[in-house]
Amino acid sequence: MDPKVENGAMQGDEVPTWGKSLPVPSVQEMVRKDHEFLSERYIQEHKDRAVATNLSPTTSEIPIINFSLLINGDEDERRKLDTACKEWGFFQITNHGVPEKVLKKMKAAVAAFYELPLEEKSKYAMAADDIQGYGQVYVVSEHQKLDWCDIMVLMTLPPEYKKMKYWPVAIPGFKEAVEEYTTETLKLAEEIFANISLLMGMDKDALKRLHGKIMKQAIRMNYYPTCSRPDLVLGVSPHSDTSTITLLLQDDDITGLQIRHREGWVPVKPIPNAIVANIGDVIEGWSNGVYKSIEHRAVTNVTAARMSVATFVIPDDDVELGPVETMVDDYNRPVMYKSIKYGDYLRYTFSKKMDGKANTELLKVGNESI
Ligand SMILES: O=C(O)CCC(=O)C(=O)O
Ligand SMILES: [Fe+2]
Repeated sequence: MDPKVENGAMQGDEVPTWGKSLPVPSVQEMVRKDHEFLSERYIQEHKDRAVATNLSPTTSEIPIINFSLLINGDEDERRKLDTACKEWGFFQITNHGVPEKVLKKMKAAVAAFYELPLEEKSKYAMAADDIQGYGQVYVVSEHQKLDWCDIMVLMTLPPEYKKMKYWPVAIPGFKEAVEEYTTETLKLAEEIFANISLLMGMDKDALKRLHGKIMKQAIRMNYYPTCSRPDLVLGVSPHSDTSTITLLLQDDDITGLQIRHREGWVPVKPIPNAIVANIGDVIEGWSNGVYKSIEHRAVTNVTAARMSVATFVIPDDDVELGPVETMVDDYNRPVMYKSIKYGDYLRYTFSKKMDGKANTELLKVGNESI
């Protein structure tokens, strides 16, 4: 690797930043001091609470894609992927080829970071004008409700976008674990893009090309402490991801993620060693709304803290979000999404509190603009 990059010489002005967020206290720390901790800022409005009554009445589970079939060109599996992206926007990937030891090391790196004392973690706190580092995002007002989680955000690709000042390099194996995981998830993402490109009627490299000059990745390491009243709070408020796709690594034995399906919320029960994938807002736009960037949230529980690692693949700032030609049909499916530049969209989303599908609504033709 370029030593300039390695020692962080490219940090700072050359690396764009897409937003900022107000500082918030660490939920992990408050719960560590007092297991019963709860305060008004975390208690959601009644309509937003994670009560069991709004769970999906069906016992359905999100689709499972067997990746080894997909890479061998299995047509049925590709059709399954098509249905998953249209009807669910989410799927679990098994046989994805990311070695188990890479997943384990990544999880261990996240766990090691959150085990550090607060004063150590605080060395990596987000700067006031940044959204990388340890802290929280989408906090734009002192009055808004807060999520029951702490997060750590790092740009991982391209290498020159890494801001090493946020990397807890003192944790043995942290950097190596994140880099190996990043390399593996990039391969996985590219293979998913190749399949979705074909499904969208394009050549297999089209989606990769559409990202622009550099395909970027950011990871968000989520830590959800236990909560004495999980019925009142949310780990992550409902949102859709602003990525092209997101790959999520979650604890094998704690269910926390829920996705919007039909009128209810469907819990995503972890499959050990599987990776959860979801379509982000960018592919929703490129596909003219055929593939859905589905609203999701995370809930907490009384007994066990949960960790997850979301890897967001994102395009260049000047890439436009309007539909590709193959997904437009003037009679049956006219252009439904505006050609807003990705960088403008991303910056807009970081200036707001997360609010379900509110952002993608603004991308639609006929609706007010960002
Ligand atoms: O922790 C989870 O399951 C979901 C996290 C998530 O939605 C995100 O980081 O964007
Ligand atoms: Fe998400």
